[in-house]
Amino acid sequence: MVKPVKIGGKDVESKKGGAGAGAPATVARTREFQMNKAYGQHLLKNPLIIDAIVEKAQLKSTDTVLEIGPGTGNLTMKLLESCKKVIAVEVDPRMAAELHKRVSTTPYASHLQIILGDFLKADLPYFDVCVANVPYQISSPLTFKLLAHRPVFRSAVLMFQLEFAARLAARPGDSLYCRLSVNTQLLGKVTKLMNVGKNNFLPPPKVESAVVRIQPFNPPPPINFVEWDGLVKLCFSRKNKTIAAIFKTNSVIEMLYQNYKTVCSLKGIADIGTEEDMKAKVVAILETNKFNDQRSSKLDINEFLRLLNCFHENDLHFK
Ligand SMILES: C[S@@+](CC[C@H](N)C(=O)[O-])C[C@H]1O[C@@H](n2cnc3c(N)ncnc32)[C@H](O)[C@@H]1O
Repeated sequence: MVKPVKIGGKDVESKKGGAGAGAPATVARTREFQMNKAYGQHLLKNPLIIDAIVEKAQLKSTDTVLEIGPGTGNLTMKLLESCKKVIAVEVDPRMAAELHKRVSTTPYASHLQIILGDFLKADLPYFDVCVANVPYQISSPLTFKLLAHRPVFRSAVLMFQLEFAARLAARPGDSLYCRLSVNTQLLGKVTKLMNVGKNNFLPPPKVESAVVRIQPFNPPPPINFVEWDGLVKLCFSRKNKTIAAIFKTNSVIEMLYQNYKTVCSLKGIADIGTEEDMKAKVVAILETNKFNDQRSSKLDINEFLRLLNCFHENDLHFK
């Protein structure tokens, strides 16, 4: 549903020394604008939150910053004050036009590049740091697109829905610890920075929000992510069941057996045994390595890595 909303207004204060020549640090326009819910358009209206996000990004004057979904530019204007260049990817042409207009009369005009299009489909240029109040509906693919980006960037400071942020940062034993937590923390350090209430946005979203910092590991871990995710997906399909119970199910044994047949044919091994043999082999691996009674909800990244390694040593694969 598209809802008319006023951008900014008299209650939004312009800051002296803000975003440059006549441009306040926050939107101070009063014309009507149609917010598109499908694009998660909730503009940050509190300049204190914007300042805090930029401060947490620890930008250098030489940095190129990637912003996803700049909207009308409330965060963009502040970022431009603190770095060499901002590259902003925006899917909504009306927002991109508004941002272009806003920046064009400031000294920062030549420091901003707007890419019009869907972030998930865009070819990303080089950047040092990513800062964004993201569209919540693409939080997960957006996070993994960033983590797959090369060369590895320094850090990302991102606003997410509160529960998504909590799942990203959850540790073994936390109720929200899940596949998202381990997949993200395999690739980078996640720190929850602050909670942000609904009323800091225009229009207010239905959910609470939080800002997190993700610092990708550099170099990235030398792991086949498809294999890793295949194992982790299984482990968290029933995260409170024991590892033995999960891996002994018929569908898992069948999958491992099919993949094993492929590996054996590549290696020229003729005697591959039966599915029953496969079950016995899996049970033996888990027992020998003391995984039988463990539960995914309590395993840390190193234990998942050890589990994957145990399977690989026995030619068992997940993709
Ligand atoms: C939560 S708003 C943030 C706006 C602005 N950064 C702010 O904080 O005021 C999300 C923005 O992302 C844009 N957007 C939504 N989906 C997108 C996509 N797939 N690619 C790029 N931008 C997108 C929306 O049009 C909107 O401008």
